[in-house]
Parts: sequence; C-alpha cells; structure tokens
Amino acid sequence: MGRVSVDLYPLQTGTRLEDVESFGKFLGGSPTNVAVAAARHGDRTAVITRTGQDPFGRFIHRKLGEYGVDDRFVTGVPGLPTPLAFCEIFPPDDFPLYFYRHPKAPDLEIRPDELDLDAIADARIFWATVTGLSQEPSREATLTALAAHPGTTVLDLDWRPMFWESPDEAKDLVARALEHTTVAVGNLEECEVAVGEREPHAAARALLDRGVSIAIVKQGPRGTLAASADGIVEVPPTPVEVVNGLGAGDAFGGALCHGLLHGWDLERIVRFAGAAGAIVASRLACADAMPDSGEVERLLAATGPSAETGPPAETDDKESTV
Ligand SMILES: Nc1ncnc2c1ncn2[C@@H]1O[C@H](COP(=O)(O)OP(=O)(O)OP(=O)(O)O)[C@@H](O)[C@H]1O
Ligand SMILES: O=C(O)C[C@@H](O)[C@H](O)C(=O)CO
Repeated sequence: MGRVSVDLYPLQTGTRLEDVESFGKFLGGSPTNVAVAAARHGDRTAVITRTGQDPFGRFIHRKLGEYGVDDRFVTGVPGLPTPLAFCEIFPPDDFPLYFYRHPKAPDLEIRPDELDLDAIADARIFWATVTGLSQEPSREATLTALAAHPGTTVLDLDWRPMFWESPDEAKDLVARALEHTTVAVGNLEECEVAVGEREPHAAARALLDRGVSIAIVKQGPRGTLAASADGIVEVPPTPVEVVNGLGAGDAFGGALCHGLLHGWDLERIVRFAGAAGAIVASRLACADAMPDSGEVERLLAATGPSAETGPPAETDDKESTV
C-alpha cells in the first residue's frame, strides 16, 4: 500500500537533468515496485494506491496487468495528475530523485473509509511505507490498514525528506506505525529517522525494542544486517556493476516477502533478497528491472563466496532531492 509513479529515468548516465536528451518511461513508486518484485517470484500480489485519471494512470494499470499485480484497489482521483519521478544517474552511489507530485499526489488521497479491510486482513503479508504517513488521509488509512492486519506486516522505513516538514514529524508517526508492525526494514538514514540510530547493530536493536519480530538494516553496497529473537545475520553484498542503485531496496522487499511466505530462515531470506537488490542496482529501471527467482539463484551460485571480499566504506548512496 502506498505510492505509485511513472518513472522517467535518463537514458544518459552521468548527465545532469538539464542536459539529458531522452528518458525511459517505467512503472515506479516504492511499494508498487515491491508488489511487482514479489509477483516476479511467483507470488500473488495486489497494490492499494491511487492515480490521476489521465494517460499516465492508464499506463500504470496496463503495466500492473502485464506484471500480474492485481489492480482492483487502484482507483482514480479526479483533478489530480498521476505523479512523475525523475532521477539523475551518477554511479556508483549518487542518484538524486526529483518528484513531481503537485498539487498533491493521488496516492496520498487513499482514504480509510474506502479500504477493503477484509481483503487486507486476508493477505498473508501487508506492506506499507513511511511516505504513506506523510499526509492525510493516507496517514490514517495506512495506520488503519496496519492495525487491521492480524499477521505479518512489513513497514518500509522509506524516508523521502521532501515529503515532510521535519524528521521529527515522521519519527512520531513511525512510532505509531511500528506498534502494528512485525517486520521493519530500512537503510541507515531511514533507521536514524525512525529510531535515532544509524549504526546497524544499534538500529536493529532499537527496532526490536519497539516490538518488531524482525529488523532489517539495508546498507546498499555494504550488504545487510538482520536481527530477530534468534540472533543476528550479516550478509555481505553480492558484487555487481552498479548502473542505478534506485529500486534495489524494492527488489529486496519483494524478495523478502517471497522468503517470508515460504517460511525460509532469516539468513536465506537476506542472502536471496540482497542478491535481488544487487541485480536491480545493476540496471536502469526499478519495477521493470525486477528479477525472477531463477535469476537471483543463478547470481548467487555464480558469485558465491567471492562476495565475502568485504564491503567498501559507507557512502551516502541514496541522496534525494526535490
Ligand atoms: N551496489 C550494490 N551492490 C551490491 N548489493 C547492493 C547494492 N546496492 C544495493 N544492494 C543490495 O540491495 C539491498 C537494498 O539496497 P539499498 O540498501 O540501496 O536499499 P534502499 O536504500 O532502500 O534503496 P532504494 O530506496 O533506492 O530502493 C542492500 O541491502 C544490498 O543487499
Ligand atoms: O518512489 C520513489 O521513491 C522513487 C521512484 O522513482 C522509484 O520507482 C522507487 O520507488 C525507488 O525506490
């Protein structure tokens, strides 16, 4: 549940937006990408979001259909345009985002009284993002949906600063959402906003202290740390040549759902999801770049222990810009 966009990503790498000459048009928006990613692994998914009633909205429905994501909970909002998202591509670690979500994004118009709470409760996993908490009525709708789900709920700590007045405003809402969350997943910056910690072990511990069963700290090219009552799992990165790091977290998320649905142990989940993230980091697009399970397994088999060469120094790999 959450945002959707049309991603217009440059076909020229290392080029400022003012100099880009051509763009590729892709389905995007983090939780939508997660639904696509899980569908690519063969899982049945649906997304709750809203679009404009315009050609880009029609494009979103068409792409969801092509990827096998149920679009019955994707409704149009009269008078608001479907959001666009642009980025710049400066590999290996600089991918600024530029959102066009004015005057308001239709996905922030998801209303609590329009939710199908039975369908939400029936889903084996419910996934929501912090951006959905940034404005009403989406804020109340997100909290209502999380509270309505009796089982596995994943909160993506997803932090896009341009949607908020301040990190403190987000922090209070994240605290409310975490009360209904069983799995929390975020990168270092997101953990800092959520629980005031950006050291991976401390961040995971702080999330577990809030009552989640699994805490996952993504570190881009430095790999992943995950913690549960059973202990800590640290998985090094699967080496790839980075094209565009955007969407790696969503590939990770879809693969995480797949592993949870199949009852895998935490180490297997994180290894598989990390490789899925690495694959998307090696490609331009987000939703359109999601691997299927066979491709992830082949990469893991091909890279194996060579992934243990040790992570590079911490980088600010997800700088976001309005
Ligand atoms: N350059 C990379 N090399 C290898 N693995 C990567 C790379 N970037 C990401 N990954 C894998 O994908 C996972 C998720 O990526 P990342 O930490 O960038 O998430 P994110 O910040 O949520 O990304 P986004 O919001 O752009 O989708 C990482 O934990 C890591 O396992
Ligand atoms: O929604 C975003 O954060 C940006 C999108 O362009 C992209 O599809 C994405 O979700 C990356 O995580």
